[in-house]
Amino acid sequence: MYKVIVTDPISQTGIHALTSNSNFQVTQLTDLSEAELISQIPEYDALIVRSQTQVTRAIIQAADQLRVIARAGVGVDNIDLDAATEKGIIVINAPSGNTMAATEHTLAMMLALARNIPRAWQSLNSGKWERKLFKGVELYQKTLGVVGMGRIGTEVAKRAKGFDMKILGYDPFLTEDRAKKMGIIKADLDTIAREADFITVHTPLTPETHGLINAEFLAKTKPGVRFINCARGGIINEQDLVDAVNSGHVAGAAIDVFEQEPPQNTGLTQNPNIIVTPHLGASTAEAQEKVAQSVSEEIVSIFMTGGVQHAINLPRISAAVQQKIQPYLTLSEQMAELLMQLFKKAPQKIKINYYGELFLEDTGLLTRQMIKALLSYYLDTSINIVNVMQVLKAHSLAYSVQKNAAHKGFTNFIELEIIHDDEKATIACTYLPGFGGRIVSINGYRIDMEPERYLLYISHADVPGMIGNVGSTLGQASINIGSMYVGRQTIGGEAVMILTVDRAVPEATLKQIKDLPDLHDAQFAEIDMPQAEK
Ligand SMILES: NC(=O)C1=CN([C@@H]2O[C@H](COP(=O)(O)OP(=O)(O)OC[C@H]3O[C@@H](n4cnc5c(N)ncnc54)[C@H](O)[C@@H]3O)[C@@H](O)[C@H]2O)C=CC1
Ligand SMILES: O=C(O)C(=O)COP(=O)(O)O
Repeated sequence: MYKVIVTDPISQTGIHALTSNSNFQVTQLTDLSEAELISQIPEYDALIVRSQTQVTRAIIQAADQLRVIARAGVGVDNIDLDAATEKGIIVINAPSGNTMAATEHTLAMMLALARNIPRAWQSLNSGKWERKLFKGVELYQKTLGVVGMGRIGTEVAKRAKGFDMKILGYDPFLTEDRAKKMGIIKADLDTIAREADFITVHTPLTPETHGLINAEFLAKTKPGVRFINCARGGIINEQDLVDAVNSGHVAGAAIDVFEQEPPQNTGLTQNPNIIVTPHLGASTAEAQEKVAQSVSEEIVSIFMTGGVQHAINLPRISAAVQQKIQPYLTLSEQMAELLMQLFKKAPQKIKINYYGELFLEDTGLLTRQMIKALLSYYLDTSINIVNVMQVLKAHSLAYSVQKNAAHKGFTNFIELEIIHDDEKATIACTYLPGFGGRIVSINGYRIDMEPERYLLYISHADVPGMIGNVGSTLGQASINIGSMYVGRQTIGGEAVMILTVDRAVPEATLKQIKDLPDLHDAQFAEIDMPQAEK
């Protein structure tokens, strides 16, 4: 049973995937202090938050069981990502569930700002009829600067075009070609400052975007410009904005997000020319259901099959790529586990080669999976695919990954080599649709072996009677042989025998096998099998 704690308000329909699954137990506890969450967190396997819970290093350090932190939304600036990665905790988000909600809120804010709707409502609500006071401006034929042309920025731009606005887009990833296709103009920040009548920001909050819009930028803007921030507090420096509004240079601003939430700066929240909402960008019934559903389904997938789709601290892979590499995830891990048990030396160098169809795929996750399996043999078990590259670096281990379109006799083929001083060991696998995964070579011997839990790897002289001797020794110990693969380098030379057996081979039986004449070495290996196959 996996225990999930939800610490911010979340859609109940959205988390059905978790609440209806008997493998999960969901607890909802909102408004916890840091100390309260620190005391609760050790017993949980997954944590779901929105923007309110600050997932600090102290909380993460106390989280002994935690495997996943899920953000039911986009921004993960409330989560200490470094601490999570170091601890091997996967951080996921729900990147697209609230795009439309945030987009529409941005447009609502821009229109409300242009037409003074909040103040006009307040005035009429208090019994006044002040039509002259609230003359607004039109969006029609005005210039809108969009800083950050990701999911939300793009959708805002599309809709603003419907108002016949001229759009200037700024984003390091925006190409001329994409801008042209969208009917917008690719611009730099200075151009936006000089030309825009409205400026809306849609970047994440990062050290680079923190204070991106500051006094220096504001000084370059057109008098009468209006700002909208439905992304993150701090992208626009709050005090610089208040000063520019109070000086009359900036006509107004619409702010949904604050550097500190709830906000303390009354210059911002009680300013007649600044309209504010309490971080409502994602607060629609539809968005909340979608983000909760997205993270819930992904948590189920992570715990039940290992499938991760929206990890922030893992290589990004699309659902299509995930589907393609899925068959290799367990296979490559089993292969690395087996190799390590046969080699029994800490790898100094790791070489991974991908051949055939995998040449085109993003194999980062497979690489991590194999390196994790190799390193876990000697290092402690808290290594996982999230922190494995940090562990590799910390131990100054070299690794290389090569890809080759050549097929090597199989449509796809993964080869793993580990090196320690002058010694090396290699293993390779393939996946045959309809048949499953196969280990196809060990240390240069060609085999065709379906991975099984218990294995014996025997090296011996190529002389008659070896198979019979090993078989009868195992038989005397009541150990049934499932399959056997033999290979040799030359007739009468060095040979290997790989057997899958139905149960673990005890030390005493292994010693009897090792004592057989002409037998050079025998090693027993046990690899982890997915639950259903155990
Ligand atoms: N108010 C609310 O309730 C909500 C706020 N958000 C916030 O909106 C923001 C954007 O979300 P999405 O569009 O979904 O993210 P996204 O990841 O699709 O887009 C962000 C874009 O910002 C760009 N960017 C990064 N650094 C930049 C820089 N220095 N200058 C210009 N562009 C830069 C990136 O290249 C990317 O295209 C996030 O901060 C998110 O947290 C999202 C949903 C709801
Ligand atoms: O998704 C985001 O980045 C948001 O800012 C939404 O925040 P919320 O989930 O409403 O607390």
